[in-house]
Amino acid sequence: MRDVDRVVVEDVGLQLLQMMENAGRILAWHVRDVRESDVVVVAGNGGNGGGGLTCARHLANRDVPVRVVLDRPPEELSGAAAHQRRILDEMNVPVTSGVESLADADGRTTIVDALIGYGLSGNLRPPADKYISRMSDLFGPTVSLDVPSGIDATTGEPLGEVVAPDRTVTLALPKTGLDVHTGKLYLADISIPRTVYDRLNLEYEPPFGDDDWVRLEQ
Ligand SMILES: NC(=O)C1=CN([C@@H]2O[C@H](COP(=O)(O)OP(=O)(O)OC[C@H]3O[C@@H](n4cnc5c(N)ncnc54)[C@H](O)[C@@H]3O)[C@@H](O)[C@H]2O)[C@H](O)CC1
Ligand SMILES: [K+]
Repeated sequence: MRDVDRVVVEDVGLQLLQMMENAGRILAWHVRDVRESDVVVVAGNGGNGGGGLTCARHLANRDVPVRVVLDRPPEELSGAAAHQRRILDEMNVPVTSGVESLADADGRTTIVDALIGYGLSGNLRPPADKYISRMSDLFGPTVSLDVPSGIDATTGEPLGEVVAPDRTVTLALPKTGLDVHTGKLYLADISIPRTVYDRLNLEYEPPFGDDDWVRLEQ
């Protein structure tokens, strides 16, 4: 997946934000499909968090009550995540940080797990572990973006606490480490052109048909 990301951006010219927009929009559809009441997006500072923040925008655009809880102070975000957060500020979507912001999530609150995706490196460090254990304590529906936070996307190894979602929306290709508890697993089309797979000599048959995502059976 890292090679696909490199070729698509550096050689083909698709920008990260374009793929992130597709990820966030499709994730928002899945969140609307499971949600019972309010939604809290738990986001980190990488591409995974950026996808979660994009999802929050799409939910707010559909009048879904949504707020964002970051794993760090909002001013410490960088890159695409900072970009997405600035838009949410303009929209008056609440963005806070600190695990205590999750205290008032109740048994019906839907949690969007956009803390860490395939960028998890090394054993889970604080404060991510606290966010993951709080998410695990909640009884409302949980939807993970790309991989359940806390698992190594390649090996499936838990590198500390792990999120146990009801649904996982993974992007472009199923990661080998998804042979773990993911809940219902969906593969989302984030618009990676076929030439990218050809350039990497990967055998690839687009699995999406007429749809923007497909259900994967494990
Ligand atoms: N083309 C695509 O597939 C796209 C994927 N997207 C999403 O981007 C992530 C990968 O993004 P990346 O920036 O490489 O990393 P992550 O967001 O997964 O992780 C960084 C995040 O995690 C924190 N972190 C890392 N290691 C640890 C640790 N040991 N302990 C605690 N915290 C850790 C770090 O601080 C950052 O906050 C991919 O999974 C997709 O979801 C794009 O959205 C669209 C294109
Ligand atoms: K995640």
